[in-house]
Amino acid sequence: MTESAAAGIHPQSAATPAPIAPTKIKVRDLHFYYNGFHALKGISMDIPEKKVTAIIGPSGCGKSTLLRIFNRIYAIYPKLEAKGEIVLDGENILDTSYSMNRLRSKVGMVFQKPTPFPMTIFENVAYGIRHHEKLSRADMDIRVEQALRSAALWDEVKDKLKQSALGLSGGQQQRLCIARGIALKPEVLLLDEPTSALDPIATGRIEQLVEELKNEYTIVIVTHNMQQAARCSDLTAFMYLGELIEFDRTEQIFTKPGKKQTEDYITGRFG
Ligand SMILES: Nc1ncnc2c1ncn2[C@@H]1O[C@H](COP(=O)(O)OP(=O)(O)OP(=O)(O)O)[C@@H](O)[C@H]1O
Repeated sequence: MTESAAAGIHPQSAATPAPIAPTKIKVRDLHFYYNGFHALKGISMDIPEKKVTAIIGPSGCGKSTLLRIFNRIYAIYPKLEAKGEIVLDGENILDTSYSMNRLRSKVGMVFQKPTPFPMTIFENVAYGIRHHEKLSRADMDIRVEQALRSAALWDEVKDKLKQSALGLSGGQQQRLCIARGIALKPEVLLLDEPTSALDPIATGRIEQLVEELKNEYTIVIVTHNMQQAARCSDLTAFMYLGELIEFDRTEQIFTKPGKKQTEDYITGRFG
């Protein structure tokens, strides 16, 4: 028996929950179509709770498409269709009866480019909370502070909460976006290439933050940066042309991948 099979991880079938943690999101035979174009082909995987799962693969392989289905962003566009199941805590989120509001409160997302709102730093965090909850002024102050602390930004902004968020550096803006996501107390945090627009120091800060946040959140991160996947994830999924080629412990993927395509990609032979 291979080490992975012993660990309960079955690449491609992934029907058995990986025992490194209970399964938070169970993906089963997921297909996705952009106006008829078949972008995801029968993806099945178990994403473990309070761990970091990285999705890697060459440009156009479907990483962002997969990530975005986890909070059903596609549902706002016509002619996009998902088939299969994504079971979050026992319920299929692709089911139209699963409310968007509920999904957004459970699954937060941070995009590639920092996207602060043109508002004060405080309001950037408070804005989303107001949509979901009615808090007193004092409770809101506490919530905003907690979120900024969790995103490792509080010390840098505590004296300028009333200033525009657009005056922050790129790395600070990205941490503000993470604070905005955390403020809604989600259970899952989706990060779509969160450091691609940042310098190495700001990137290091975000990676350190991911390491800290995984104690509380299930994190799925799409990255082009293989060192980043190797540094900050527990499991890695390698995708190619809309298929999940291999899904295993990160250490295994980077030291002893099971498939030649994975090896070719991580050694830089293609992609
Ligand atoms: N809105 C869209 N309409 C039609 N096709 C799309 C759309 N968005 C993505 N695609 C196609 O779906 C496939 C997967 O795209 P996706 O953006 O998920 O790839 P990716 O792996 O995240 O790529 P990258 O690393 O370049 O961001 C690609 O072939 C892409 O051209």
